[in-house]
Amino acid sequence: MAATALSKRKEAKSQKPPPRKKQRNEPPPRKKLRNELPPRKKLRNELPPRKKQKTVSFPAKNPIKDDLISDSDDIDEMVEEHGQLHEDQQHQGSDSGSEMSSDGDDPLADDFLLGSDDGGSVEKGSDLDSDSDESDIEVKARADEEEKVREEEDALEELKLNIKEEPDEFRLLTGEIGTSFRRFHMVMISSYITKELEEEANRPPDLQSLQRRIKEIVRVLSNFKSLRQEGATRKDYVEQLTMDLGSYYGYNEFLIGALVEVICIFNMFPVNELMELIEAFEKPRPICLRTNTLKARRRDLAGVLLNRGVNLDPLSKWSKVGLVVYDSQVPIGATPEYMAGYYMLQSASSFLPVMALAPQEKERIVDMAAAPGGKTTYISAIMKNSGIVYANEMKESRLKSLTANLQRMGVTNTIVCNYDGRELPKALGQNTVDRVLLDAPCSGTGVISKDESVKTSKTLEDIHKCAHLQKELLLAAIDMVDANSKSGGYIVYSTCSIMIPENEAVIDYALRKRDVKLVPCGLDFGRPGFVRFRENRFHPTLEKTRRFYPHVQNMDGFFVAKLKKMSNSKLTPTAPEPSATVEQGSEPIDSVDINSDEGEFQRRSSKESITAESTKITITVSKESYMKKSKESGKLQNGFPEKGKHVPKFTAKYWKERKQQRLSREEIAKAREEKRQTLREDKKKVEGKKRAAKESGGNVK
Ligand SMILES: C[S@@+](CC[C@H](N)C(=O)[O-])C[C@H]1O[C@@H](n2cnc3c(N)ncnc32)[C@H](O)[C@@H]1O
Repeated sequence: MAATALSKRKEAKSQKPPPRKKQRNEPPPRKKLRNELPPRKKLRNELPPRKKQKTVSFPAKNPIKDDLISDSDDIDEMVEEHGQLHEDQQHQGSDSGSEMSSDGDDPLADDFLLGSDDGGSVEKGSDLDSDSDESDIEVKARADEEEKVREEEDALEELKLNIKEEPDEFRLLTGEIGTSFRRFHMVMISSYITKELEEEANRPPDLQSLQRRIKEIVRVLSNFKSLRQEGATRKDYVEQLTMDLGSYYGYNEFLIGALVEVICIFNMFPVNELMELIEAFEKPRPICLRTNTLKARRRDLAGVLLNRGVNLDPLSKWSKVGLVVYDSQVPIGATPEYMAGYYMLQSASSFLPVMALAPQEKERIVDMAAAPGGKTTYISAIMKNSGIVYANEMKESRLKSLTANLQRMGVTNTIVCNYDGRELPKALGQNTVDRVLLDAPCSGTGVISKDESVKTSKTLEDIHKCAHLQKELLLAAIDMVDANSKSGGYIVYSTCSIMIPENEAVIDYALRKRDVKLVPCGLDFGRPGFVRFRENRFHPTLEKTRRFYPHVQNMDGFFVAKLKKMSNSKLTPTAPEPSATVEQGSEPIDSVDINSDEGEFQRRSSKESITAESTKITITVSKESYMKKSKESGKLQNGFPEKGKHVPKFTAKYWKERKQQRLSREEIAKAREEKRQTLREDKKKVEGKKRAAKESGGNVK
């Protein structure tokens, strides 16, 4: 039946019947909406995308193997290469065989990012196709003209009819017609949304409406000045977006508010990146493994695993020990090679802190929060089991997995400790070790794809608690390091959180409490850390820290900072420090006045930093002057306000301050106008003089 209908339709098309007369109230054919998101962009992955299962014979000419061979085959070389190891077992992909696609399979998610094709586009002029014998140009031209008139007549009707289905972007016509048209459209949209919101209050949210509204709001926020609804502020849009994203993706108000705030208000990313980030959290990251160079070479390991039906590739250019697993016919966490300790399952992001730490042979190194030992075993492998690694873990229950991994991986240079990290300097001594890794306990907001419960369980209180503990742990880490170490004197701090208060704010605190400075992490990818957030101005060298994101590098959200201890003094230096020279690339735009009717970004500048997108500038700030300013302003304590203190987000005070800023803009406009007026008067005077001179036949200069 359907087939007959289809063939009839085809037949009819080939005969090109005259266009069907449009009924007065018939909805027009659906055009591709201009507010539909463009086709989903490929993630800017640093990790390779998912591949189809290869035939798993072990070919003589195996491209993977060839590739591996072209890498260093030599264990020494691999070890010299700072690589690293893993992560928490709770974070390990284990043998779950999760999908490694950067595309993911979530139909809803894909829908969201892809432009909708339903209905297809109506080809211009298709209605005018005709099989009529009348072929002369005049008839066609007349038909054309008539169609145009019909289209114009139907335009408003079309808008009215489509609006329930899909609010379109504002159609910007010019002149009076444009203004009234826009007004009409906006009223329709706002009354539609209002009605939708009223209806939503009485029933569970409709995912399709939410999705459509999110798309529309993101589109407007991306080009607020021209697309905003008259009378609506950025705040209105941002608040609605926060609520809708929370409902659609299942986040609690705090966490989605924090993400939206950072991105839409403080403009740390372009708005559509917010969607990319949230979407990336919905998909699993690739399963990775790290070759244990104490026992195996990567190419040999890859060969054996390929033979077992594991479809894999080298992880990336930046690691000579990592492999990415696309899929596997065997449980990857239970192969004989795994049992024998030839590799560790660990996320790609977990390689980074150890690479930044760059352990040297024969050093004394502390891993302050070590269980289950992913990073400890990597450190030991790089040190070729020489020197001493103190692997500390506070939770007794986690010591078992730590010791098991050390044993399985053949690590022999490690002493396992069971202290609260804050007490470690007392146990191990102050200024006694060469390097410390603090892979800090954190909120886990960078690993939402591994642990969905983070979406609903984390609160502002949790972030405060984490940040507080992290600061104390970091000071203890610094205190253990000997600034006079011949080979070291370094501290690496990392978290799997994307929250500024757990990252930049913690480092900024340490910079003010101890004689340390930030040095490059030695990772030539990742985004620079933020140098400002809300009213906070962090030390400009925070730009040397590195941030990693699922939607950018296809890794877990991660933060890495490397500090160099300058002296063993605990006091903050009183003598002027050597200037900290920072090369700044594009700095994030400061803050956005989300209450502005103009939708213009309000940029503030500080003495320490200058906003200059895509311009390389060098800024020299003495640490002393920075610290003095910090003390004076008293605003540099944290990314989030201290417990019990005012939270600026969407509060009356916050908006009042914003308004005050707007007032000062008005003052600037007034001053400009006065200047223009003076110039106009001057010009008039000159012209008057010229005229007078002309009349009198003289010349005026
Ligand atoms: C992010 S995990 C560490 C993962 C580990 N570095 C790895 O790569 O396998 C943080 C660890 O810190 C431990 N921890 C929490 N509070 C601590 C404290 N006060 N002192 C030391 N360790 C602590 C947690 O039990 C947890 O095992």
